[in-house]
Amino acid sequence: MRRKLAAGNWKMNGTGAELAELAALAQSHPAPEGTDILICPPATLLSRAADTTRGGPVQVGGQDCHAAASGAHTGDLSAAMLLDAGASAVILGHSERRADHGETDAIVLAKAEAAIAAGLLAVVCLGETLEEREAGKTLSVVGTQLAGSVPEGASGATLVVAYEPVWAIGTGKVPTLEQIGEVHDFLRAELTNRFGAETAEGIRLLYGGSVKPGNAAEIFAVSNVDGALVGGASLTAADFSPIISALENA
Ligand SMILES: O=C[C@H](O)COP(=O)(O)O
Repeated sequence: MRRKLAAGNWKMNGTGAELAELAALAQSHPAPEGTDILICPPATLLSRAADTTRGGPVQVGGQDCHAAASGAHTGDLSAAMLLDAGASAVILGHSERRADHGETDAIVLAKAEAAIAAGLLAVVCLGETLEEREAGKTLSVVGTQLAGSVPEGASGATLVVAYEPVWAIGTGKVPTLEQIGEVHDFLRAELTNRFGAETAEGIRLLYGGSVKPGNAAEIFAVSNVDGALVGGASLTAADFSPIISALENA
């Protein structure tokens, strides 16, 4: 049985004052049932966030890492550095990284390999644009991204896949439950083809894109949805806590 995962991506939001939200989350969910909680704050807060949450139910993670272990890469962070700062996971290949920093599947793959080798859980993101959906290419796009971004030898202990339709991120637009289910079922089948049923069954599939307290429960009831990667609604405990509760009750 897969553990569920409520993951929050703070993106480029948050300063020290917002660490109080982590403490509030931990207090509201001291022992989340069958559910892991992960918050990925900006790198500037990672170490303090880890201190704030240490020993409690909230794990912290990074939002990106470099594929190299160290070296002349100004502004970048290695997977080992994230681990050292207290991270247990890292988001990779988010569509904002793919768009803003030209990250290809090959780059995401190299980062995922580095993250897993360092001992981090790799949360690999993929998803289609509106144009691709309207052209009927959703499954081929996400299938290509999955094949190109997910390392050989991945398993549920090292990999989470997040399906985030680009057009649903931060827009308030959400795919229909049928559309979410179609993609998640497809991703599970693709993982099964590649890794075999036993391994594929252990890999968690998250949905991301305008998940809010008001729509979380219905999304979590969709087949093969094991949790969510939440942006805006993960910034405050008041918004994220009901999403975690909906997942616990799913
Ligand atoms: O990583 C999170 C996603 O991009 C979703 O963001 P959102 O919940 O603000 O739409």
